[in-house]
Amino acid sequence: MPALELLDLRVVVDGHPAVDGVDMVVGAGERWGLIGASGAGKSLTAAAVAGLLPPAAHATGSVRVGDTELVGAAGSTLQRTRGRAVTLVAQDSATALHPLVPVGRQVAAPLRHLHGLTRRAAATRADDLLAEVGLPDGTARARPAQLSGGQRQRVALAAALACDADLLVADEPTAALDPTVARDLLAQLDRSIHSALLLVTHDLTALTAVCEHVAVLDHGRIVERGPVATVLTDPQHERTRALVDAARSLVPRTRPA
Ligand SMILES: Nc1ncnc2c1ncn2[C@@H]1O[C@H](COP(=O)(O)OP(=O)(O)OP(=O)(O)O)[C@@H](O)[C@H]1O
Repeated sequence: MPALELLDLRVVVDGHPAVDGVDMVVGAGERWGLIGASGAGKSLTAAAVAGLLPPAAHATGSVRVGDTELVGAAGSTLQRTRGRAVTLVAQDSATALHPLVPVGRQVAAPLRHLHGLTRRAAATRADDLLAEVGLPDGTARARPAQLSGGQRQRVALAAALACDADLLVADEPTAALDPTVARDLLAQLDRSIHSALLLVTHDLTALTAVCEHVAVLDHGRIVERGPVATVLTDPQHERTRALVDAARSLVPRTRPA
């Protein structure tokens, strides 16, 4: 069974068709990137997959995560699916983490509530996960404000890994980080993830670091898809060419003598 199947997904926000008929299949364990210009509909697609569309958005079509249909699903179904079948790492984890709760307890929470671990077993596993994502001993006791942005994103990644869902959705997980910290976090993601992945990014370096496949979104529609190496070296659609050219143009300017 695929980890994710989108069939004619449409998302209308304030009367505007922001996602306009997306078909996509992510096989079990596959890593897909979703790229596109600002406003193309990437985040709304990711939110639909994670069962987290904003109230103003109305989705039609089909979003199947494992064997669960999310479009039109009851709140209880969405709640049961989140964490178990799909989990999200968002752009700004500071908003996802509770400011007053030590991060170890926040990583332990899904282990207790989704996987039924005892408090002690969950705390031990949370320590292991925090170490696995490269955080130093003792991080579990820290509150989010005591950590750097990069460390908080690692905590968010550890919490997502704790869910052990079949599909991880990561929406620009490195957008708020400086390039060195971002590169480390992507390397960590690459090492730690064993499930299927949908990575939303505008950063082609991030895409190539983690994903095997890519879909290009333009005005709410997928205009090109395929293996990352093929799409980036031989882009067929003008939107893909524009994204690739923009990334290539980041060459230092040399001053005329
Ligand atoms: N909560 C919302 N209310 C109203 N309009 C929204 C909302 N969320 C998104 N939109 C609109 O839907 C369109 C798609 O937005 P989306 O955030 O999915 O784009 P994106 O491709 O992720 O862009 P970016 O790369 O800039 O994050 C945009 O025109 C945006 O303004």
